[in-house]
Amino acid sequence: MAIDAGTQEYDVVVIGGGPVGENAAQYAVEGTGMTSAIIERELLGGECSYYACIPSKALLRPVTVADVSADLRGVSTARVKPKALLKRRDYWVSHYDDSGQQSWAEGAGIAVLRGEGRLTGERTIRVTSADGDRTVRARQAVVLATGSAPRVPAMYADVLPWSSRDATGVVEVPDRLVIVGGGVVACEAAVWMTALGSAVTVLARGDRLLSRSEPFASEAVLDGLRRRGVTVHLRTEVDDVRRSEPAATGLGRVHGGAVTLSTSAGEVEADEVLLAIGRSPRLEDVGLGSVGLTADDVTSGRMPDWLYAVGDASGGPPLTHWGKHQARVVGARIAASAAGDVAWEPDREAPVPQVVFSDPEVASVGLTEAEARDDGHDVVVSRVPSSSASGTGLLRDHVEGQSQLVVDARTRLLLGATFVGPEVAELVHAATVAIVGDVPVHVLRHAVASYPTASELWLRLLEDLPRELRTPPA
Ligand SMILES: Cc1cc2nc3c(=O)[nH]c(=O)nc-3n(C[C@H](O)[C@H](O)[C@H](O)COP(=O)(O)OP(=O)(O)OC[C@H]3O[C@@H](n4cnc5c(N)ncnc54)[C@H](O)[C@@H]3O)c2cc1C
Ligand SMILES: NC(=O)c1ccc[n+]([C@@H]2O[C@H](COP(=O)([O-])OP(=O)(O)OC[C@H]3O[C@@H](n4cnc5c(N)ncnc54)[C@H](O)[C@@H]3O)[C@@H](O)[C@H]2O)c1
Repeated sequence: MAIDAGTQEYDVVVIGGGPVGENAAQYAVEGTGMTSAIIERELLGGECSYYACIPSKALLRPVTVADVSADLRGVSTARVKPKALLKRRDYWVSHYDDSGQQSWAEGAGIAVLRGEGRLTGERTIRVTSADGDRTVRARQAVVLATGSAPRVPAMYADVLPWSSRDATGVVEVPDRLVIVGGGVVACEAAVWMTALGSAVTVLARGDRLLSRSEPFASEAVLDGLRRRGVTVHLRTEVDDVRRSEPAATGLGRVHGGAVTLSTSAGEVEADEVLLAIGRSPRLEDVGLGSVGLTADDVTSGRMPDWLYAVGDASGGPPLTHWGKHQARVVGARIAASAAGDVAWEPDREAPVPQVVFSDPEVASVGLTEAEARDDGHDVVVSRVPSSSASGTGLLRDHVEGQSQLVVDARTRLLLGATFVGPEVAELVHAATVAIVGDVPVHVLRHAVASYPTASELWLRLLEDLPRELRTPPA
């Protein structure tokens, strides 16, 4: 193809500068002498840094600390101060200013091209911005890292519901907030919005919250949310939604008058409705047709050798750490291929960990018990109260929740683990290491945890397994 004088060339061009695109641009060229560019149309750092992971966790941590202080003899009870909490969020999203990320990219030698990127042919991208259009060409590879967009069924479009962006960017706290959906966003947002003063109602159409988690984890979160005053309706479908005077008032502000939802559990009225019913890879407007591809081709991995998709855009688990892992793998593949080499990779994909920072926390990795049985494993399960180690028991006066290991009885390898309770987020990485490293449970018993730390819960779990699993298979 002829390159016009205005065309810029880089070895690797990444469309989308979220955490995943940033990692791909970095790992593909690091130590190689190649060049890379990121095309970003909004804020460098993406959804995660400004509208998702970071603001939600910045809002949740003080709520957790207040909860701990309310259940710990020896300290006075801390209270959440809504204004100060929102200021903390503003600090953590850098007041929606991405100059820090821009400096990081420049420091890493990555060019940042502001504008909307769209494929126009093989290895060629049109970048459109207020300053005009330009063409960028990739000598080696193009990486799609355009993230995902929240699902908004047509029925909701006219009432201008809140998306998770409004919930994490909350400025005006609605007196009554209805959350539609029973997944991760719903279970986390219900906690911080209640702490800010909203009366929260969750409408979930399934028969439990967090339907991809172990049922005992779903139960614990249902109890936890109800205990803090959240109304939860399970098995509830929304048939219709109306709003008086919808208004595009801006991020985190109430978007108009009262909202009325007709549901299978009756009419529900609120001041705002947060739609949290999942997200779809953002692949509609990236010019896939120009290279003969569809979104389905991308999410099922049917792509030419110069094109890659990572992060939420890939259709894989929509989690920052998973996307960043994909970016490291793809980055190594691109770098190796440019050198006429093949990158080393383990022979199977890593298990996906996830922490839901709700009340209580749920941290899990690998297969649930049901998934392991469906996969045909001969499954052994150990489950203990999360309070059963001194280190976990000391965390609060009342430690709720249970924790579980799912083990293959034949190989004695860990297939999955779920921890439910206070501060369990840090317990799950040991399970990830054990799965990735193929450490059988009889060996894992010899990984001694310090007394009295929360990690001793591992010993309780391993001792709860049948005694014959304490030695290698005969
Ligand atoms: C409320 C909430 C909380 C979350 N909390 C967590 C958490 O605690 N832990 C966790 O692991 N995950 C969490 N997630 C999921 C996490 O946010 C995503 O998995 C992560 O942001 C995906 O990163 P990404 O780089 O693939 O996409 P994104 O972060 O969405 O970034 C994509 C970027 O591409 C840009 N872009 C899109 N199209 C174009 C185009 N055509 N041209 C130029 N630029 C474009 C966008 O502007 C954006 O900056 C949360 C999600 C939500 C909604
Ligand atoms: N701590 C974290 O890691 C974290 C936090 C927030 C979000 N996330 C990521 O963001 C993604 C999006 O979160 P989410 O909560 O929007 O999605 P989700 O997939 O976790 O949950 C979606 C919920 O909406 C329900 N639903 C789906 N379609 C519906 C419809 N038409 N009407 C009513 N209900 C419907 C589902 O039954 C489910 O309860 C998650 O998959 C998660 O990976 C991660």
